[in-house]
Amino acid sequence: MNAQQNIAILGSGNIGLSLAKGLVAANICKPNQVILTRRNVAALDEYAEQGYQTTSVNTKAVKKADIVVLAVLPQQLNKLLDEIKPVIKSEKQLLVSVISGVSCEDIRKHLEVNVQVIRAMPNTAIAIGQSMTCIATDNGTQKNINLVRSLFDTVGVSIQINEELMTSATALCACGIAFFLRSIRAASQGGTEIGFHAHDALRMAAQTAKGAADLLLQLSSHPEQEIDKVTSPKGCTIAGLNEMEHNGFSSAMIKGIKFSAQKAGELYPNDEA
Ligand SMILES: NC(=O)C1=CN([C@@H]2O[C@H](COP(=O)(O)OP(=O)(O)OC[C@H]3O[C@@H](n4cnc5c(N)ncnc54)[C@H](O)[C@@H]3O)[C@@H](O)[C@H]2O)C=CC1
Ligand SMILES: O=C(O)[C@@H]1CCC=N1
Repeated sequence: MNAQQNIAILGSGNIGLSLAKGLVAANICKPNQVILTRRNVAALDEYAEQGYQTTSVNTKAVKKADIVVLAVLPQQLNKLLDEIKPVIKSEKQLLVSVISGVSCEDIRKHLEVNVQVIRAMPNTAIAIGQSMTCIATDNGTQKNINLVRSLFDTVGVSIQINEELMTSATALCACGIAFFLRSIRAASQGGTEIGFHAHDALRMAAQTAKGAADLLLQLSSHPEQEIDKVTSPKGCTIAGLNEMEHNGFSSAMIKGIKFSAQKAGELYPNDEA
């Protein structure tokens, strides 16, 4: 983004604010180039104090923006699109939607404007520059895809995928943050039961999980290859691992991800009352 460009984030909740913080922390833009909207604008006061533009009027934000990020819940989207429809100009704005289960075509159909729409599925680790973000579009130009990817690459890692796979990406990567966090939490609870204070157990479990992920990412190796190095014959690792598998560890994760992906595909339309 250049210094003249503005980005509007419509719906500044968990992911919208994580994105804003990530972009500013990565020096992609200054806080005053980010226009945050929320129905209850007072909830954004601390951001206004940091120099972000804040408003509850989405049309005002859209008019000033080159990139418009849609970041409301799926059931809040139709109302938002009705509101901004009069000010969306296909030749001016690029729409970026982080909303689960809503296609680029769904958005254009509702707006009745042939605007470019690019979908991005980040996760909350975007706030610390560690997101896994999947990008897809059905009509975005390569130039704009590159632009959106360059934004998300500064706050993590991005890949471009087919739009049909976006609900799967939601489950694996966006919801995935919660799945891995719950795994770490469970490990720490086990750690407390075998003798560590809760805060130590959590830190130890989190650093161990980070090490495991980095072994795969830095060495490009397969999990089983790394697991084989830990499991001594007749040892305690294989004993623990097999006990977990007897209790459905891998199966629970696989089934959860499949269920989550199915649910992601059913989120829209389901307008808020
Ligand atoms: N939370 C996450 O980790 C991720 C969420 N997403 C998607 O991002 C979207 C937002 O999710 P969250 O941030 O978790 O929800 P959230 O509920 O925290 O944020 C939505 C925000 O939009 C505001 N809002 C609703 N209608 C509005 C309107 N008309 N004008 C302005 N603001 C409005 C709400 O007050 C709320 O602050 C969802 O569609 C979700 O599927 C995508 C990837 C990850
Ligand atoms: O739970 C949800 O529906 C959203 C989408 C991905 C992460 N959070």
